This record gives sequence, structure tokens and C-alpha cells, in this order.
Amino acid sequence: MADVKTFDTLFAELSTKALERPDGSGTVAELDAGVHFIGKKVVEEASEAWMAAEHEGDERAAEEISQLLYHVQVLMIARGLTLEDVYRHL
Ligand SMILES: N=c1c2ncn([C@@H]3O[C@H](COP(=O)(O)OP(=O)(O)OP(=O)(O)O)[C@@H](O)[C@H]3O)c2ncn1[C@@H]1O[C@H](COP(=O)(O)O)[C@@H](O)[C@H]1O
Repeated sequence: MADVKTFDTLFAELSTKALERPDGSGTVAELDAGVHFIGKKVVEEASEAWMAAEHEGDERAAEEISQLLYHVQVLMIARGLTLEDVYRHL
């Protein structure tokens, strides 16, 4: 369980990728595609999370929700938002 990712550790990993731009990173490719593209991915993953939660088992629902969280983080990074910017609204 040592390297289980959390929302915060994933955000730190993705922020580093955005800065260092390693070859082959899907995150870098999405960031280059822009906010409009990423926003559509968020909506797509949100609908998949909804459908999985309503019609599929726990594992599939959790997987789709994890993908939604990932794309929300990419959207935050694309806009230059930090975790603190979002957390202060919680
Ligand atoms: N958690 C995720 C994650 N969740 C979802 N995705 C991306 O979102 C896509 C969603 O999958 P779907 O099957 O729903 O989409 P799809 O329509 O089949 O695939 P596409 O044609 O849309 O790519 C995946 O193909 C990945 O490209 C993710 N990509 C990366 N991560 C994490 O981000 C880290 C950095 O990734 P890279 O930037 O690629 O190194 C990784 O180590 C992972 O931990």
C-alpha cells in the first residue's frame, strides 16, 4: 500500500508532469489540447461515472470515478488552479 495515490499526491504528480513535460505523458497531451478538450473529457467521464454507479458493480463505479477525478485535476492544472484554490470553497 506504500505507493497508493491520493487526490493530493496525484495532483502533485500531474503538476510535475505539466512542468517537466515527459515524452509519452497523456497528461501533457491533454494539457496541450486545451481547456475545451479537457472540459469535454470531464463531462464524458462524469456520464460514465453516473452510468457505472447506476448500472454496474462497485469496482467499475470506483474506476470510472477515479477517471473523473483525474480529468478534473487536469482541468484545474490547465486553468492554473491549485488545490488550495478549490479547497477553500469546500
Ligand atoms: N489516473 C489517471 C487516469 N485516469 C484516466 N486517465 C486517462 O483517461 C482515459 C480514460 O479512459 P477511457 O477508457 O474512459 O477513455 P477512452 O475513451 O477509452 O480513451 P481515450 O480514447 O479517451 O484516451 C485513459 O485512457 C487515460 O488516458 C488517466 N491518465 C493518467 N492517470 C494518472 O496520471 C498519471 C500520469 O499519467 P501520464 O501523464 O500519462 O504519465 C498516471 O501515472 C496515472 O496515475
